[in-house]
Amino acid sequence: MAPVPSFPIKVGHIDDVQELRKSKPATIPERFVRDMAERPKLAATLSSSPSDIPIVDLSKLMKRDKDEQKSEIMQLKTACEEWGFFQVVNHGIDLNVLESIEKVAKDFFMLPLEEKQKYPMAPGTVQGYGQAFVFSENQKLDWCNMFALGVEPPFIRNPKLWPSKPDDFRDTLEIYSREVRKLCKNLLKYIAASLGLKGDVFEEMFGVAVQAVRMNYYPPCPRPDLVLGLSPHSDGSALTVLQQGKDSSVGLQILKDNKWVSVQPIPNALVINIGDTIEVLTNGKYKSVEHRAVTHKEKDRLSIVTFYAPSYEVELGPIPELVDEKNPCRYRRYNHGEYSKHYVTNKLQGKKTLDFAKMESKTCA
Ligand SMILES: COC(=O)C(/C=C/C1=C(C)CCCC1(C)C)=C/O[C@H]1C=C(C)C(=O)O1
Ligand SMILES: O=C(O)CCC(=O)C(=O)O
Ligand SMILES: [Fe+2]
Repeated sequence: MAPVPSFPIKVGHIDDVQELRKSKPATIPERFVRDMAERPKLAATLSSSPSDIPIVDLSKLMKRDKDEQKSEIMQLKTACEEWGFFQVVNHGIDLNVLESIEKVAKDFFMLPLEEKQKYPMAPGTVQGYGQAFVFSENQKLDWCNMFALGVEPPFIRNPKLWPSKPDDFRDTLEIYSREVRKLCKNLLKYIAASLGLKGDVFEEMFGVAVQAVRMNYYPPCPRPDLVLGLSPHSDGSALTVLQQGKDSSVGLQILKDNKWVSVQPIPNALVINIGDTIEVLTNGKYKSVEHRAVTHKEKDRLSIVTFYAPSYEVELGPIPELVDEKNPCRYRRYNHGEYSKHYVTNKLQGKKTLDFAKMESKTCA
């Protein structure tokens, strides 16, 4: 079942933030100004310096030498248990591929508005150019332009939304997505091993995995203290792969021990995070962590994000091996298509979206 909303939506006028910046307004429009409690602390006043989220070396995970491999699997396990985020190095994706996707994404966002608007994200949907997750006129807006496309399996694609400019966009996205898909499969194998499970457990369970890409462009903002680039949320995917633009400002923040900490980009590394689906499958042993993006006064920022998730047909719930007396069942069984629909028909709301899967009684069905 494909995730589409089935209710009428009135979102009012949504300013395009790149155009807004060009017009240099004296004040930030009210719809972007966050309530006090939500406003970000600027880097200079953050209680902690940018975080050193764990680093995982894929080439070590793939080592034949079992001791070396084991120690990297332990590093992966700690990253998943304590952070829900890590940066992967030596991931095997050619630098040219990373550079090419960054170039076409940037080139796309730099096109005139009329060109980008040929691929509009209809209100309440998640594919195309615009702002996703806006469902009402009084909802606060993010200081971000998004361009999102379903990639795999082919039936989730909307070919009308694949842009003809820049002319190498489509081929570049195909190549990039193939490489990122391999990386996700590989990482899931080692994540399974880190849980003491068979390497192919996720692959077997997921069927033909759903894969989507979202490109986020955050123009500089004259008042970064008042707005958010992207509202706090956890990802609905199993795994998310995030590539940060080379000369971009630092902008990704994760909620660690109740504090927002910034993720310092490592050149050519990819940021990986655990999505809601892995939280459910591991019965909460590995949690999806809330994150957000903040903006910068002078610098822009680009991120290219891949969501990797099970097929819509898959019924899932906590893996029996991860449920016992000490770890009672925390989530019910559900259909992933239903969860996808629930996710894309609600605003980004921290971890609240995952309430969908929380158990009322204490026994797994
Ligand atoms: C703007 O889009 C998202 O943030 C998003 C949506 C992804 C999708 C598409 C762009 C096309 C159709 C499939 C899908 C819903 C995955 C986030 O994706 C998360 C949310 C869920 C659920 C998920 O699997 O990834
Ligand atoms: O731009 C970022 O760093 C965050 C992007 C993100 O969390 C998302 O697209 O889900
Ligand atoms: Fe995210």
